[in-house]
Parts: sequence; C-alpha cells; structure tokens
Amino acid sequence: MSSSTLVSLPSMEPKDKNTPHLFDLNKLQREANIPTQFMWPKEDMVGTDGVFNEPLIDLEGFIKGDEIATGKAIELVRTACTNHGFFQVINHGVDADLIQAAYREIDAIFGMSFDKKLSFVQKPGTQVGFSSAHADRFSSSLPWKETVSFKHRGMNSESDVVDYFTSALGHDFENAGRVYQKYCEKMTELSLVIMELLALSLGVDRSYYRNFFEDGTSIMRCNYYPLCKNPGVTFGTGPHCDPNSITIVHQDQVGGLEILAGDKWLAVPPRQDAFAINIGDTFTAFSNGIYKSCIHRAMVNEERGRRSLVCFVGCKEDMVVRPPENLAVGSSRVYPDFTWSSLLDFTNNHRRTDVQNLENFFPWLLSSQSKVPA
Ligand SMILES: C=C1C[C@]23C[C@H]1CC[C@H]2[C@]1(C)CCC[C@@](C)(C(=O)O)[C@H]1[C@@H]3C(=O)O
Ligand SMILES: O=C(O)CCC(=O)C(=O)O
Ligand SMILES: [Fe+2]
Repeated sequence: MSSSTLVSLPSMEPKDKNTPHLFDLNKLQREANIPTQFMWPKEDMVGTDGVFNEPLIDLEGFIKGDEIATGKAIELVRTACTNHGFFQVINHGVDADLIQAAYREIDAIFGMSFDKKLSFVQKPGTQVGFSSAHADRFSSSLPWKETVSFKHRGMNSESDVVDYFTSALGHDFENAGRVYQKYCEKMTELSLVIMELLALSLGVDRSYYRNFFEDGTSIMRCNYYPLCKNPGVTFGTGPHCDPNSITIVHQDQVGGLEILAGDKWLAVPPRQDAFAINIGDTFTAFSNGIYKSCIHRAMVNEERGRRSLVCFVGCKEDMVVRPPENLAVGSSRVYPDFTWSSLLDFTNNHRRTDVQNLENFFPWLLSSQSKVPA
C-alpha cells in the first residue's frame, strides 16, 4: 500500500457547541459545490485501480454439510482473509424479498423530512439513531451520507428492533421495524454460519467463534449516500477498517463499495444475490493477526443516490477476545486481551475509526488499565 492510501484522521474533535452543523444533504445535493467540511485531503483521494473479481463463495453446500463444497468454501475463505479480508457469499439463505423489503423501508426512512429525521438523531456516545454526515461528532473530512443505526441483541431478542422503531419513529414505522427485525435475525443466522466457516478455515474447532456470537450485539445501519456533484473531493465513507468482528454488507445496484487488496483499490460490482463480508479488527485479534481486517471505503455517485444495508456483527460485549490456543502457541500472542465493549468505547468516544484502529487502541487500552486503582 502506498503511504497515500493511509488516512490519518484527527482524533475526536470537541465541537463548538454554538455552531450548528445541521447539513441537510437532500438540499445540498442540488448545489454545484459541496461545503468545505466535506472535502477530504487531496492525498486521500486515491483513484480506483480495478475491479474485484474473485470467486463468489457458494454457501449452499456448506450449509447442507456437503464435504466437497465445504472444502472449496474453506480454501476460498482462507485465501481471501489472509490476503485482504474480504469475500462475497451467495446462496446464503436470506430471502431476496426480505432484502427488497429492507430497501423499500430505507426509501421511506430517508424520504422523511429533515425535521422528522432530527427527532431521532443519534446522541453522542450512542450507536443508535439518525446521523447526517456525523457532523455533530466531527468537523472535517465529513462523509457524504445519512445513516440510521439501531442495535440487535442476537438470538434471544424477540422484538428489540420493532420496539426501537415504534418508540423512536412512531407507529407509522412499525412495519419497517418488523422488516428490520427479521433482517437482523437473518444476519445473526448468517453470521453464525460464517463464524463456523472462518473457524474451519483457520483449523480451529468449528464452534469456537460461534460461541462468542450467539447472543452478541450487532449494530445495524441503513446508509443513504445522496448523489454528489463533486465526487472527486469527498467520500461516502472514507478508507477505514471496521472495528467489530465481521460486517455483512448489501449494496444496491448503484455500486460504490471498494476494498484495498495489496496496494490496489478495487471496486466491488454490486450483485443483488450476494452479501459482501468484511473481516473487522476484532476478528483479526480473534485469529491472532492471521486474518486481515479489510481496508475499504464507499464512493459517492455523481448521478444517483446510493443505499446500503450494513450489519456490524459484534460478539458478546464483555467476553474477552482471545484467539484459540492453537493459533497462539507459547507466547506468540499478537494482541493483548480486550473486550468488544472497550473497543467500541474507544471508537465512539476517543478516536475516529480509520485504517489503524488496533494500532491506536492498544496503547490507549493499556494506559487506561494502568490508571485503574488496584
Ligand atoms: C463502531 C462503529 C463506528 C462506526 C460504526 C460502527 C462500525 C464502523 C464505524 C465506521 C462506519 C467506520 C468509518 C467511519 C465512521 C465514522 C462512519 O463513517 O460511519 C464509523 C462509524 C461511527 O463512528 O459511527
Ligand atoms: O456502504 C457501503 O458499501 C459500506 C459502508 C461501510 O463500509 C461502513 O458503513 O462501515
Ligand atoms: Fe465499513
């Protein structure tokens, strides 16, 4: 990777409480020039080098227990995760109608008036609600996007998403809540399948990782990237690694997701039948550094708005993240023990997520632990 692909973002910037930063992107998208707060440093605006065209991983045979299909899936996953941390799955068991319903609800949500969106705005330090460009948290290099995020607490949560939608957005959005409840449940099921595949690909007991995720907490996010008249100066989401374990992304037909493979930025062509899977920082630690946390970004589009459905799969918040013994023989641990809740606290409250989360997190963790009285 050339040094220009690495972005060095400022840490959390305290906002000037008197300055309103309420960007209504639906209005701004009609203007010829975007506000300077959205402009990223020139050295970060590295162009696209090619197209991601690695084989899709067909999960059908693996789910059914077919040995040959399993062997093939394991090989593909191992190669992808050791090289760049990204792969795509098809025949994943998530109904196409459910995915389409989720997009219909995205349209309804982002089609609301700006005032209505602000009525359930994401509060600092929380991971739920509406955010416009995260402008309440950061003051420069803003992403050209609106997001709505909510939490889902794994297998045993009956109606957490429906409850969130009805309480935050009102009863008109009960159906949206039901659609996303189902969608999140499917994401949990799929994440458990992928955890088994990741375990087998690392030569680890099949259920080792799964156990951390059965009642883990995931953050589900609906992204809307309005069209942007200055696509060469900003990002929908700038280059970063996801801090959680794995991320399951569905992008609409517009396209814009790109991953860094070696030193090349590769565009991932949208496929309605596929989910894109990113390895995140926590899984890198779970694999003792063997699997790469995927560096990726989302581009904006000059002609069309873009939508994506992103499930940031997290393990149980207070379980200690530790690789299995056979991946860390003797004293060869690459990272110290930590919990997902401490990494979440770090990314939410101490340093903006970028491509170097773990490098920045561990010194912070160790210094904060040394401050705790014995
Ligand atoms: C814990 C999280 C922080 C972010 C949302 C989840 C997982 C990924 C993070 C993020 C998407 C990485 C890119 C930058 C970010 C600020 C964003 O553009 O949304 C990040 C999220 C966040 O801090 O809200
Ligand atoms: O919109 C996308 O395709 C990806 C967004 C992303 O990487 C993120 O929200 O973390
Ligand atoms: Fe991401």
